Amino acid sequence: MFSSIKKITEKLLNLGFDDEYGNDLNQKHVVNFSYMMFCISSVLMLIVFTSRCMPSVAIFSFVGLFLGLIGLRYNYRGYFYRAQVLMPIIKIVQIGILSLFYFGTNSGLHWLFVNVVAYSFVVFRSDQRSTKYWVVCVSALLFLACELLDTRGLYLTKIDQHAVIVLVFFSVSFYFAMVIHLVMNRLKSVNRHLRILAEKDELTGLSNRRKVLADAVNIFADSVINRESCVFAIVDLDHFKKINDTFGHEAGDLVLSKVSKLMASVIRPQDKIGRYGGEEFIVILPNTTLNAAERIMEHMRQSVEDMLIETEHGIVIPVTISIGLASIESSVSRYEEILAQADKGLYEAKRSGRNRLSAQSNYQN
Ligand SMILES: Nc1nc2c(ncn2[C@@H]2O[C@H](COP(=O)(O)OP(=O)(O)OP(=O)(O)O)[C@@H](O)[C@H]2O)c(=O)[nH]1
Repeated sequence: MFSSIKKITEKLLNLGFDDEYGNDLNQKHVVNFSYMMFCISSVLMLIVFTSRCMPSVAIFSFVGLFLGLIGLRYNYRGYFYRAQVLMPIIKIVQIGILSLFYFGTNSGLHWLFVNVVAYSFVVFRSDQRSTKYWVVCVSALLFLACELLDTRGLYLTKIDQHAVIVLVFFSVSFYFAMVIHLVMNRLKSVNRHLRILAEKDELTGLSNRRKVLADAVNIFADSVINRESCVFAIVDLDHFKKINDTFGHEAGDLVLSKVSKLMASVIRPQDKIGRYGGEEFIVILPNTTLNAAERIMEHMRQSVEDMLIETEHGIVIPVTISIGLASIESSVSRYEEILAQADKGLYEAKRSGRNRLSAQSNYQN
């Protein structure tokens, strides 16, 4: 039951979203949430005042509900600006009329204008400043009018008025808490998304240089602290320039993307892989001996050699890789030293004919 309510709420909060990570950080969520609150309160008022035989307030609530649904529909149809602006207008009119004419200023209902002000600060962007200030000014003026005037309510008894004050307090608190929650959640998810973008290589989908080097630093430090063996490997595509020159840059990109996917699929879950630059990749194998790493990387080399990469014109591109490996030795104090040794191994592999791997061990001697 609760999970289905949560699902429906999430669906309503996401109403009208097409670009999940567009510029609107959290405005759309807050607009949808405000409409949800508005419609729920209108329905409750409709029920309460119908049952108390107060037709004019019931009709007023019904009109509010109708306008709230129109706003939601605007959002659903993609007219976000209309939905954005309609919300404060119907809220200002509703709170103003209820406070001044129906329930009396003693009801404290005009404190709901605080929600309208909070709404306009969160929802309107800097280029919509004039709309924001217009809404804030009207809300502030009406709030002052309600504070200064002493209108008597037509419909509420003294007890009712106390009940409304309590309801208004909870409603304002709940609205604020929810808006803060929505803003924080949205910021967190946008942050997560930006971090992924900042750490990912667009063409291959692997970690980019910055991320894989950060992984290298962390895994190196852990290995030193825990006195574990760890292997760094540098992988380079053979004669990649020739592939580009023969089949075109686009085919070169296709090769990079396919080989990357294959390489990522043959390593273990604890291993890290990233694009070091151009057609060069780094693989980090934590808590692994050089012999075990050689077996994994040999399997990778063989898999790349066996793979079939076909261009859209049906041309098969033969691809091989060369690999240099190096493991942590007791004399090594910086991760760059292992990388340099792996690079030496790569040079060896290239020099001795490519499509092979070369491991550097005991290189301190
Ligand atoms: N298509 C494509 N080519 C790239 C990309 N990044 C680098 N290259 C090309 O990769 C080629 C690398 O050439 P080289 O460094 O000479 O290496 P190689 O031809 O693979 O020769 P060996 O490494 O000695 O086997 C260059 O022509 C770069 O332009 C990329 O993102 N896409």
